[in-house]
Amino acid sequence: MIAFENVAYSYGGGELLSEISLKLAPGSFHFLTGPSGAGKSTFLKLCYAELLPTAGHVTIFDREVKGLSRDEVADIRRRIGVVHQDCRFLDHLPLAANVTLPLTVSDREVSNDDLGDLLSWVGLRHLADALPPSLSGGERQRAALARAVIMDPEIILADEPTGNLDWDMSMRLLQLLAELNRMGKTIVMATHDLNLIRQSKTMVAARVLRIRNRRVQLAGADL
Ligand SMILES: Nc1ncnc2c1ncn2[C@@H]1O[C@H](COP(=O)(O)OP(=O)(O)OP(=O)(O)O)[C@@H](O)[C@H]1O
Repeated sequence: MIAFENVAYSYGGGELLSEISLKLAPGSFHFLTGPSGAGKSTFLKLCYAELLPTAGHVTIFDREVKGLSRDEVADIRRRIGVVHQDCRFLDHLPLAANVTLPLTVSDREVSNDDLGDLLSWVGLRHLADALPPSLSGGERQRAALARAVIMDPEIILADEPTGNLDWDMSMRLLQLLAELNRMGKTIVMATHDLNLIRQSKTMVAARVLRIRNRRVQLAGADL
């Protein structure tokens, strides 16, 4: 689904990520871990062609991202749901309208039943009319997840979705991602929380990618 071949990325100084070669198979679940500033968000941005590699090749859905037109990148992005670290919303629009925004901008619609089901799934149906500033951190993250999945993407990339959440809410969010994975979605979740990764074993058969010394590698049992 996503393949990196000898990829490097630099924001202009030295290389932040180097010599990355890996494949994310359809239906896989990967955690992405590493210290703050290691390049987790950068790696995810390479996975949805927000950034282009400064060396090497990134292939998404069998398409090499370098050289794609803007429309082709947009096509790829429609098949990938992203939960951003800071989950921004339009504060003047109710939660339901924020969640359906990706459909609205691509001129598509969702039935009230389907939207209701989606909001129930993330436990936010009762807050459909609430404005984003009144939501808690956990509610915002679940709303961001609902917004990321409303286009029925094949891949979901979540950037520290549990960053500011307490343990119970982190587990709830992880459970939602595990359910999406069981439905066949390919998931990458960035987190620095090794406890959460250890705890996930009962929910999902996940592999762990670790960023260390600019490389992204599969972690072993020493995690
Ligand atoms: N647009 C940018 N221009 C220049 N440097 C950047 C840019 N974005 C990120 N960086 C730098 O690249 C490094 C990696 O950032 P990135 O956000 O990918 O790390 P991260 O592992 O996700 O960190 P965190 O866990 O703190 O979110 C950091 O040193 C950051 O300051």
